[in-house]
Amino acid sequence: MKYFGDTIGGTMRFSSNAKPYVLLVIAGTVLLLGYVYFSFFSERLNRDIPIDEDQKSTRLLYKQPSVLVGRTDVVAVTPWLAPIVWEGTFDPVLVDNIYKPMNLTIATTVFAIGKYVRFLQDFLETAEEHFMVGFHVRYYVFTDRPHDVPSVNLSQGRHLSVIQVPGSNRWQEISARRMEIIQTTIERQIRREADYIFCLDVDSKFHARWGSESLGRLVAVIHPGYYEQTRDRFPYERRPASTAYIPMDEGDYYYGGAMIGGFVEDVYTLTKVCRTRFEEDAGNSIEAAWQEESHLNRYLLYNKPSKVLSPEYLWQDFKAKTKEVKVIRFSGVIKNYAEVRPNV
Ligand SMILES: CC(=O)N[C@H]1[C@@H](OP(=O)(O)OP(=O)(O)OC[C@H]2O[C@@H](n3ccc(=O)[nH]c3=O)[C@H](O)[C@@H]2O)O[C@H](CO)[C@H](O)[C@@H]1O
Ligand SMILES: [Mn+2]
Repeated sequence: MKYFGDTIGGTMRFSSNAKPYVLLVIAGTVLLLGYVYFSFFSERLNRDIPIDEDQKSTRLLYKQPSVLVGRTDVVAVTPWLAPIVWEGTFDPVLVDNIYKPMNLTIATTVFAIGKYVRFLQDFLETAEEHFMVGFHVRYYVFTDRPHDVPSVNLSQGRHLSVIQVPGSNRWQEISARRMEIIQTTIERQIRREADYIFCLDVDSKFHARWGSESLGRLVAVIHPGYYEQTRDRFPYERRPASTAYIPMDEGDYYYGGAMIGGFVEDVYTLTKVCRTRFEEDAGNSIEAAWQEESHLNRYLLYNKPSKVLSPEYLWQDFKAKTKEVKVIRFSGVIKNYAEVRPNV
């Protein structure tokens, strides 16, 4: 009896003392199960991790990467450890293998206002040949002359929409207002229609592959005219009165305004900030030296790009090829500024 009584007493004591422990064990189990469940599904949702559905039949064949041998004539990484993309620093087969299974859509904005519609045909035809081949691409053509947009045969999985925007009699305004129009079009539709976005100058042609190696959270391109210069020679905005101001002893690279890219949301923030600052300057009767390009450079100084494209991705036809540029991928055509622009 004593034994029994003790047991009962013991049991009773045990239950009243153990309640918190039992609850703890239950809570712990629930948390653990939740964690396992969440990590499994979040991994499935994370597009950066390729899912090897059928391990037996999957083979990845490409040249073995070397730790010791690579390009030594150019710098292929920024001091904040973002890649600088040059020919020979990436394997196109390998990067396509990573990005293609993600089923991505790439938005591409291009402005063709006034006489610049004449550049559309070559831009689009060469993009079909070289730009993001094998990916879903949605071109957004902004123009005041929708009837002059040429019809270009697009490959499967590629679409083009024409969006009418007002013209202007100042090229500076056309160029700079791209930020505002990209911002509002992302709000209206692009954020639902694409994963990445590239915003490009129309007066240009593609000459070689521009592919998935260029994808990243926030992507900028080094301007071909200034990469050999010291930063005090960069044509940044130098007047402190402008919100694009960069002092002589600051700056990384001089980025070209002809290309901004990245995740739709990151480019959205960039365009929104640059647009607001451009308008703030306008309110103070100041226009930055190179309009939106100056604001872009200021933005990127404090919001570092996660990937930087070498001048292979933004060349100019009038410029002779230099030895470090092995491939010209995208290049601005020679144009008669006085003839194509609404003002000089
Ligand atoms: C290579 C490069 O980085 N170029 C930049 C540079 O000069 P660019 O000489 O390249 O400027 P641009 O005349 O090509 O103008 C930029 C873009 O605005 C559009 N546009 C312009 C005028 C016009 O009448 N109709 C029209 O549609 C068109 O898409 C054009 O590609 O500086 C500009 C800012 O001042 C932009 O930052 C450009 O991107
Ligand atoms: Mn241009």
